[in-house]
Amino acid sequence: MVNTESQPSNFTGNEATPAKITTVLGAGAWGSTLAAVAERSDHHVRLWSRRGETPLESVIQDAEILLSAISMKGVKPMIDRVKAIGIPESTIIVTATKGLDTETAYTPSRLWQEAFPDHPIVVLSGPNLAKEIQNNLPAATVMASEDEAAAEAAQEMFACETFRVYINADPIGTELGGTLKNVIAIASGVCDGLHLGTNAKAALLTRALPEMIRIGTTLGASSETFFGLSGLGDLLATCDSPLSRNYQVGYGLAQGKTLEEILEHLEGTAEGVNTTQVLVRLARKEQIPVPISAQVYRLLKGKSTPQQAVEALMARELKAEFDDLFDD
Ligand SMILES: NC(=O)C1=CN([C@@H]2O[C@H](COP(=O)(O)OP(=O)(O)OC[C@H]3O[C@@H](n4cnc5c(N)ncnc54)[C@H](O)[C@@H]3O)[C@@H](O)[C@H]2O)C=CC1
Ligand SMILES: O=C(CO)COP(=O)(O)O
Repeated sequence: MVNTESQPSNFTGNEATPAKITTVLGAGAWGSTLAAVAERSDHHVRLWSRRGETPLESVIQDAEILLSAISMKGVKPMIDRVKAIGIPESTIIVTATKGLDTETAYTPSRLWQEAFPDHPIVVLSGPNLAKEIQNNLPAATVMASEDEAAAEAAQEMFACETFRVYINADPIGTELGGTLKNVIAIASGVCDGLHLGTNAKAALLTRALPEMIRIGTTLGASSETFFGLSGLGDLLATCDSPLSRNYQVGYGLAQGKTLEEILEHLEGTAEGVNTTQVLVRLARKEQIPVPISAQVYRLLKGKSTPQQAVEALMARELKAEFDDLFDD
């Protein structure tokens, strides 16, 4: 059973067998899918929507796991509301948002952690196109936390026959993999929209990975994490699927549509649009080379055409494939 924004009544699953209580905040595509996944594992699940009638305080105070699947723009307001109500220190907070805060460039997990310093925080991220999971197709994901017991509790809560959940101890790397690949998914949509071929796509995704790693490691992530499900895995899924909203943005731009036209007809949120602005600002400040993201930025700002962006990437100064190739 999947609740959607257009059917805002909050549902409660498995009333008769209250194992552990999970409350999912945000009944958009991802929140409603995750609530349905947790239900498959026979847990007691509540899906809360700001458009529903259930008061927030009635669903968060006794939840063992509080999962936020709110789009980035709503994360800070949501944190303020939860903080004002208060939750027990034992509540595990899981964040499934893939974005960066415009003002601070913080990831959602950092925002949650600063507001709830004594709570275990877990990041959920992986190659997880909601529509496929809704259709019961097999998928895998990662629950990452510095608190191993919390990651295991979240793993147990969401794992089922069709949803395989791994844990890891690098929440920031796990979160940034899922966030930064949205920018590359826009570039990938452009690549396919311009029919540049398989070689171009392979080159784009392969060169995108070190770009993501450069940003990630500057922010404290482990480079290894980017070769896992939440990095390379999500890059492959999102950059090769018309189901991805970020990919759709790039594809539309390649067809000559304006960003405004694309966003007007887009179903749901394309976080990559905002993430690109935040990422490029951060890269400039830290002097991190991000050639692909910089071209996506120019494209979104209307400063170059898709064709010009491709030409600019191909015309870059020739260099060694790996920065440290001729060191020593
Ligand atoms: N749809 C997908 O396949 C996946 C999405 N994600 C991530 O999950 C997040 C949500 O994505 P979707 O569900 O697809 O987006 P969506 O646009 O379908 O839903 C966003 C949800 O956030 C809620 N929201 C926004 N501002 C709010 C506020 N101030 N207070 C309370 N609720 C607020 C909306 O009401 C809605 O329920 C994004 O960061 C996205 O990158 C992650 C993995 C898969
Ligand atoms: O993060 C996702 C898949 O893992 C969803 O991608 P989009 O937000 O581009 O639809």
